[in-house]
Amino acid sequence: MAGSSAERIGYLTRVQSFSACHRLHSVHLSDEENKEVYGKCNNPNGHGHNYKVEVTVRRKIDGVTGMVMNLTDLKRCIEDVIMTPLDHKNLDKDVPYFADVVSTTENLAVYIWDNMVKVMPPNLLYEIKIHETDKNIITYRGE
Ligand SMILES: Nc1nc2c(c(=O)[nH]1)N=C([C@H](O)[C@H](O)COP(=O)(O)OP(=O)(O)OP(=O)(O)O)CN2
Ligand SMILES: [Zn+2]
Repeated sequence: MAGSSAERIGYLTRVQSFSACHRLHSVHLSDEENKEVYGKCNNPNGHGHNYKVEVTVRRKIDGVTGMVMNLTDLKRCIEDVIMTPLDHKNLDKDVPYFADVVSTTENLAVYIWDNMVKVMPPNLLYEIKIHETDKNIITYRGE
């Protein structure tokens, strides 16, 4: 029936904060090139961020449960994909993925997306948005 909840698409977002440190350094660049490209963010001592991640799922609002996705399940996915591997970690040293992938916020969004789709039903994840600082925000939709 037109206008019934079965035909309505909802976007459900859960926000999660975590803290981590990193250094911007590409294995594909020389030390000089790294300094030039990444500037202060290439400092070997690294630096930290209080990241804020918005995980958005998109689906028909279920006519029976009234949900896009049960938040209990979404929270579990976020715990497994974001908090356990990333919170209070050195991204470059503690997360194997970033051993040879530079830990920009863009690549962090890709990392989260790729791992989130593994623990969610197909075609449910819509967007990963990361606030690296109040002013630096990246959005990734799996494209
Ligand atoms: N395209 C990207 N550029 C940069 C990234 C990134 O992930 N993607 N990251 C950094 C640094 O890691 C760092 O996060 C930038 O910090 P900073 O410039 O200090 O942050 P702000 O812009 O919020 O601070 P301002 O003082 O206002 O400059 C660099 N580039
Ligand atoms: Zn940084």
